[in-house]
Amino acid sequence: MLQVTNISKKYSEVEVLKNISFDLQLNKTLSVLGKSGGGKTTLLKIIAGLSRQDSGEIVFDNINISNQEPELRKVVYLYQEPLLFPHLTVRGNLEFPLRLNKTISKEEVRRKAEEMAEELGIADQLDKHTGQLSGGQKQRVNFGRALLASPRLLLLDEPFGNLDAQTRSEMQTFYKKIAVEHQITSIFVTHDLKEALLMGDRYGLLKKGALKEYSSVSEMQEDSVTGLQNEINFWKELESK
Ligand SMILES: Nc1ncnc2c1ncn2[C@@H]1O[C@H](COP(=O)(O)OP(=O)(O)OP(=O)(O)O)[C@@H](O)[C@H]1O
Repeated sequence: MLQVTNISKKYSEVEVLKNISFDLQLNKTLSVLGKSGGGKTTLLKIIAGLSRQDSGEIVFDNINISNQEPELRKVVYLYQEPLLFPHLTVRGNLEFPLRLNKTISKEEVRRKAEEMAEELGIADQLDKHTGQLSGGQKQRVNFGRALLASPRLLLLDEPFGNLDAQTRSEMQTFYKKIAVEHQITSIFVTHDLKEALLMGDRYGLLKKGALKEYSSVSEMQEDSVTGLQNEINFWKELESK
């Protein structure tokens, strides 16, 4: 469905991405693990069309979108800080993408937004303004609004990075559930090893601008640079203390 081939990007002579290539299949999530400053956001922005690659190609549903404007790409980019419309209620935010589609009646817009709020567990928050919500609730609205836009691809840039540990864990479980239900295809970037393992069907490590792919957790464990074996050793040692 998505083929990224030899994407490179420099910022003033510093090579942030070096010949990045990978394929992503329908209904799958690729987790990309990488340290801060490793180029994760740059990669997502290039795929979303918000930044331009120096070289390389992006093919999406057999169409070369390498130079296509972002609004034509059917891709939604979600950032860790939910960019909700502050002047609208939760209902207004959820209804927004549906209203852009003039073929959907007002009643249907309302019904779909309410169904989504129910699914997100925020049906009782519909009439609140977004400034009155907790971080986790805001991120739920953000997901709901993105899903109602029916994107072909979701790009998730540390979406739970600003949440406390417990809410983050709840959101990870919640995301796994909606990813299956809505058959989401996504790229999930994070600097958190556990989150990368939980969210992905496949895994990538972005290090010094190069992406290395792993098709299973055991492959990641075998490669010491991922840090997975170290993490496992740490917990084992703790257990035997
Ligand atoms: N517009 C820009 N102009 C110049 N340099 C940039 C620009 N955007 C990013 N960079 C640099 O490119 C490198 C990669 O940044 P990027 O935001 O992609 O990393 P990241 O892996 O997403 O980091 P983080 O996890 O901290 O968000 C960094 O060194 C950053 O300073």
